[in-house]
Order: sequence, then C-alpha cells, then structure tokens
Amino acid sequence: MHATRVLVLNSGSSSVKYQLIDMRDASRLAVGLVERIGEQTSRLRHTCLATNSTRERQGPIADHDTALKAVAEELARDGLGLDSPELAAIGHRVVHGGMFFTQPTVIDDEVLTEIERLIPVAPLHNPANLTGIRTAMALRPDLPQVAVFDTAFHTTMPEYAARYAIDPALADRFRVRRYGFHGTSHAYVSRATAALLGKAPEEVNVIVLHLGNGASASAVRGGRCVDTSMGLTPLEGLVMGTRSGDLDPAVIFHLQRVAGMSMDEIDTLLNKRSGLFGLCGDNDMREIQRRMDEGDQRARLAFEIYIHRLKKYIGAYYAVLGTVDAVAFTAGIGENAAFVREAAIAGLEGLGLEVDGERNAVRGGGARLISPEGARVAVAVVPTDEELEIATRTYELVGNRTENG
Ligand SMILES: Nc1ncnc2c1ncn2[C@@H]1O[C@H](COP(=O)(O)OP(=O)(O)O)[C@@H](O)[C@H]1O
Ligand SMILES: CC(=O)OP(=O)(O)O
Ligand SMILES: [Mg+2]
Repeated sequence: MHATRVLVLNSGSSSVKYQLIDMRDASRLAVGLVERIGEQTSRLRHTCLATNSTRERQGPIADHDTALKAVAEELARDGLGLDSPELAAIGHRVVHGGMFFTQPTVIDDEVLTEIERLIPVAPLHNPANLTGIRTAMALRPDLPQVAVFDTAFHTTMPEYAARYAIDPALADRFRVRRYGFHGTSHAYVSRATAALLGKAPEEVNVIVLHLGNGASASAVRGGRCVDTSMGLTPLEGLVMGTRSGDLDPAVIFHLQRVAGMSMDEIDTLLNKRSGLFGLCGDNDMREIQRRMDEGDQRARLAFEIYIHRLKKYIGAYYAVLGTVDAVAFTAGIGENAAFVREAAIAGLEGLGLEVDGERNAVRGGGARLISPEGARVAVAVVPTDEELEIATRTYELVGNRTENG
C-alpha cells in the first residue's frame, strides 16, 4: 500500500494543534487541539471527519509529551493510529530555524541539536516544538519526521533588511538579526494571492498581513520575501494580542532603571501583557468591536493604535516594493474582521488602495477580492492554511527522498 497520509503537529508554548491529512486530495481525516497544557484546566478536543464525531477530554495534562500521547490515543480510537501503514510522515511546525534552515528538513540528531541551540532566541516556542518531535519519534522511530520552519520563507531577505544597525561582529557572534516568523503562512498566502489574480507567484508583488493572535506583515517580491515585521523574536512589528510590537528599545532600559522592573518582568510585560490586552484588557478583536459599539474609549484607543501601526507597515512595504499588485489579509483577524480591513485601508486611495464595502462585508468563503472592480491595486482576503502547507512540504520532501532512493 502506498502511504499517502501526513500528520501535522503544531506545538505552541501551551498548546498542540494537529491535523491528519490525506495528500491525495488534501482531505482532513482528523483535526484537534490540546489547550492550556501545564494547567489544571487542560482540554483536548478531537474531531474525526470520517465519522463526523467530536470528543473532548478535560483535566490536567502536565506537559507536551503527555499531550502528544493523548493525541495518539485519540487517533487510535478512530482507527487512525500512528502505527497505520498509510502514514507517510509526520510534519512539525518549528518556529525558529535561525539562518541554518532555509528549507523543510528531514529531522536527524544534527537537526535536533540545531533546533536546541536556537532555544535562547525562541524560548517560548522551540522547547515545545522539540518535545513534540521527540515524542513523535519515540512513537514512530521508523517514520520520516520533517521540520517546517516559520523562519525559512524569510531567509531570502536581503542583508540590508535582515541586519539591525549594530556592530556586525557582535551581531554575528550572538546571532542577532531579523529572522521573521509565520513564514509558512506568508508563503502560502502570497502564492494563493497570485493565483487569485490569475498570475504566477514570480509575476506579482504582494504585501501579506497575517493578523492572528501573533501578527506580522511581509513584503513579497515575485514570490520571495524581501522584508518582514517580526525580528530576532516574534515580539517586533505590529501590535498583537498580547505583544507590544515595535517600541523604542530605550523603553526597556527606562523600565529597568526607573520603574525598577527586572528583565524577566519586562520580558513578560512586553510578550504577554501588552498589545491589545495591555491597552484595554481584551486581546480578542470581537470583544474590542463589541466594546467600541458600546462607546468604550479604552477599546477605541487600543483599536486606533492597532490600525495606525498596521497602516505604517502597509506604507513602508509599499515603498520597499515600489509597485504592489495586492495587499492580502489573513489569519483570525485578517480573515474575519471586516472593520479592521476597512480601517487599515481607509485613506490610502492615493496609493491605489481601496475597499469595496459590499465585497468586504461578505463573510466566509475562500480567497476573494475586496477592492472595487478595476482598482489599481488588489485588496484581498486570503485564508491561510499553515497545516496544509506543512503537510504539502513534508510530503514533497518524503516523496522525493523515496524517488531518489
Ligand atoms: N469573527 C471574528 N471577528 C474578529 N476577530 C476575530 C474573529 N474570529 C477570530 N478573531 C480574532 O482572531 C484571533 C485568533 O487568530 P488566529 O489566527 O486563530 O490566532 P493564533 O493562530 O495565533 O492562535 C482572535 O484572538 C481574535 O482576535
Ligand atoms: C511565531 C508566532 O508568533 O506564532 P503564533 O502567532 O502562533 O504565536
Ligand atoms: Mg497562528
């Protein structure tokens, strides 16, 4: 039997998302999520699409190893266990691949060591990714395990976009540079945007706005990333759910020297208690919209700061690209929040950017244009699919390996 299935694992700092995909037609056999790992209130939600059934488990799941074993059990209950001969490979999202990994990579000891070496620049993400890989390897030692890196798509950035203006020797020694993240999404969405315009990726320049809980923008010229808003870590750039994004680095010295905060406290403040949440106490755009409708001024200001930053990046990447064929909105906020898209594009008519109210109000569906007929620059909603992209890249690699012997 030819193995055609890929299991995709996306291990976050406190969650594991997974999908089992049949690569013959990209159909989902099972999807699920383990949340709040390490807390008393952990939850596993597993859906088998063949039988259209969903099961939930509540109660403490101590760590990622335990979480993955529980996922393997749930899959086995549906006859989709990891021992299945139809499983071709397991694809892992790895957030930080540094400069070393420019492509999806079959995981061996050397790859594991390198991912481990990158922990200091991705302390929240890489340890979880590593646990996911090690557990999956222990469960199926014979199966190819592939790492698909968030950073890989951004390794094409020119040196002048990737370097910070600090001593290059110091930067190189400590590997300080702009890596960028969400690359799997930026790659998938920029290609899907070209397809929506009826063009090849090489023929178009696209600004991709990935607006989820984490958020990032990228400038993609002819299918290659030339700049992106996240940096050494996923903290830089846009205002996010709980992360501040850009600020004067001296804010950190000031908080330490004048407010007496420790480095760990400042790290937690900027990564977990800032952004929309820090500004108004909510990190969900739906809640912010509801509060704005009720006249809540804190929510309104948080929204205005979010939009102002977004507009600045659209302008910056417009200038970086010179000519722009499309601006694409994606991820939880980008795909669902019409009012965010409208506000981000408002006033940019001079750049050829406009949103058609009726088109923008359409909910759901696949990739679609929201700019008016005949607009100079297309504005689009393009749903991302990081899991399918990871599965596709994994399957390509494993297939090639088999063909090459
Ligand atoms: N219908 C909606 N309207 C506005 N915002 C939404 C809607 N649905 C989801 N969101 C936003 O999307 C966010 C989650 O985005 P997502 O891309 O799933 O994030 P992540 O993958 O980083 O967890 C939520 O925090 C919320 O702000
Ligand atoms: C890298 C990153 O920010 O990922 P996420 O949006 O999943 O937190
Ligand atoms: Mg996401």
